[in-house]
Amino acid sequence: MSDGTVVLGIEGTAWAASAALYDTETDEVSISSDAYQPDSGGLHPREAAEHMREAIPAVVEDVLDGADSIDAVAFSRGPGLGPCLRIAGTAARALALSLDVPLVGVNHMLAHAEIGRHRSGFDSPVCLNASGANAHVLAFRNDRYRVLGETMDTGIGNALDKFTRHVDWSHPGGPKIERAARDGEYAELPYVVTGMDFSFSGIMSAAKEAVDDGTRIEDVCFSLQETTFAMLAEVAERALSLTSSAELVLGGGVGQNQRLQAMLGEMCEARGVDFFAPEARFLRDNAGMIAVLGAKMLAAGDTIAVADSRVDSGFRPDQVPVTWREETEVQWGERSTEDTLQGAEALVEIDGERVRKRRLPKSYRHPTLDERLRRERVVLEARLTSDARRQGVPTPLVLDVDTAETELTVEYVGESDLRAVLDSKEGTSCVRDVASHLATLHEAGIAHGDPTTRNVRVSDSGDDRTHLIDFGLGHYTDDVEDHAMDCHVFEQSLAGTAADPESLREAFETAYAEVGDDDVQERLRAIEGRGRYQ
Ligand SMILES: C[C@@H](O)[C@H](NC(=O)OP(=O)(O)OC[C@H]1O[C@@H](n2cnc3c(N)ncnc32)[C@H](O)[C@@H]1O)C(=O)O
Ligand SMILES: Nc1ncnc2c1ncn2[C@@H]1O[C@H](COP(=O)(O)OP(=O)(O)OP(=O)(O)O)[C@@H](O)[C@H]1O
Ligand SMILES: [Fe+2]
Repeated sequence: MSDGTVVLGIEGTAWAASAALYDTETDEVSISSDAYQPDSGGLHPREAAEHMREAIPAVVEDVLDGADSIDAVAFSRGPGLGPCLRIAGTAARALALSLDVPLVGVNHMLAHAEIGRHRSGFDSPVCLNASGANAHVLAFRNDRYRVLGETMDTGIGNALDKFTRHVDWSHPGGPKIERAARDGEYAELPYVVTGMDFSFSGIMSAAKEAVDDGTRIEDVCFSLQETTFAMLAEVAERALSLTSSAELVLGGGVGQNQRLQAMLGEMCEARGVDFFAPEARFLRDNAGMIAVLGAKMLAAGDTIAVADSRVDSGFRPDQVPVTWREETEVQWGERSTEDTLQGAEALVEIDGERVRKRRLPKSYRHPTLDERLRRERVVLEARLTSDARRQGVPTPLVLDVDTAETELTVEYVGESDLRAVLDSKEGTSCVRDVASHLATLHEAGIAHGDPTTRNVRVSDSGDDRTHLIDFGLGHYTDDVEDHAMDCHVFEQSLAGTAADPESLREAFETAYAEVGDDDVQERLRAIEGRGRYQ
């Protein structure tokens, strides 16, 4: 009999009927899973639920065989397909009652994130979840996992699966795309990143059109991987830069893809960041990750009464008060005196009053895509930085642009970034400045594209104390959606970097309303409310 705690995990959010036992003493995880394979098309919720009903008892029996005692039952409360969640939830409740042990309700996406942290032993990593119905970057701050960036439409796996349905390949499509991509060459597809958010629908339409127009399917598969995974690697890199974390973990079924793992590994190596991808059995949906997080929650006393254990198909990771982790020290209070800084995109060299920003090639990206992005961005950054200044928004003076070398030289501004002063008494007034600067830009038909708390420079004194920098993801647009996305990106970065994001967010919105368009705030609410489980 184990001297530790033994937790039975149950997973049934979509396709995997899975049970697992986790023993905290040995750290061993045994998993038994039964996958639902649709006869045709994608996952049918009713059929998937039927599969849960049939398969869960057998996988539970399988892992319980030979077990001495169970201390708790942990199950996925969501997100997932409602009919599946309900059946798996009913099974978990019945087991907890019959074994007379506590029930633990686990957020499936946090389990995807935590299993990497657990297996790696990392302390406070950024987590990239690349799964079927989700794609997001998470970082822990102030008792919560904050969503620093996420898909604005479908999850990455679902996007890939929809493409393979279009070409009549059977479900799941991800592994088939990976195989076909081995014989492919690069063909251009749209690339869509705003701040740390991204979207796949435009890319998928373009990919479908490309095969319909006769582009080799291998080339489309190759380019789909190169494009969508480069986007994920880029947002992960932005999140590492924003949080100054030196650790990245990967989670989710698409995380099994070797090309994605290689790209992330290469990106991290270039930054001096440790990267960890759990074994495949912990990446795809599995009850092992539910049991492991369940054990941590149980140890923190975070159990749930059966009567309160309703499932939630739209359960977001940032809804969960995190009981099982200590708050980690944040060190970005100090002001950097270094003269070379590694941003997410560029190497920044500070030489007195001049700042030279070099967008060096990123070896993880396909060279054609890499060159296109660097060139486009240096040109846009120079133009938008100057145009914003003309509109009265404080930005650095542009001193030199070298398109061929993708280098930009600008004036040095501010004494620190906004991130470093957010929690001080100047924080609120700087956040208000950002709001009015963004509103001014929006009125002038400009979106910043990446207004995070690191892309705002703050001076100790003077009239124009708050400068916006780093316009590389910006564009000229009158679309209220783009303006609202700027606000969304800024608010997400507040959540990821401020001790009290709520009051700063209020200050931001009040100040924005004084100058900006009401439609933007309305759209901001719509963006936040978009169901991400599709
Ligand atoms: C809510 C929950 O039900 C959902 N789970 C889920 O989607 O299953 P997961 O096992 O994490 O991911 C499945 C996806 O992972 C993709 N996939 C599997 N192997 C792949 C590979 N080698 N390359 C690319 N995609 C792959 C599949 O095509 C499928 O879309 C989620 O976590 O979003
Ligand atoms: N004009 C400037 N004046 C003062 N500091 C600057 C200036 N430009 C850049 N920096 C410093 O260099 C850092 C990185 O610059 P920048 O944001 O432009 O690069 P990046 O690679 O796009 O970074 P990220 O995407 O991580 O924001 C900034 O956070 C800031 O600390
Ligand atoms: Fe999943």
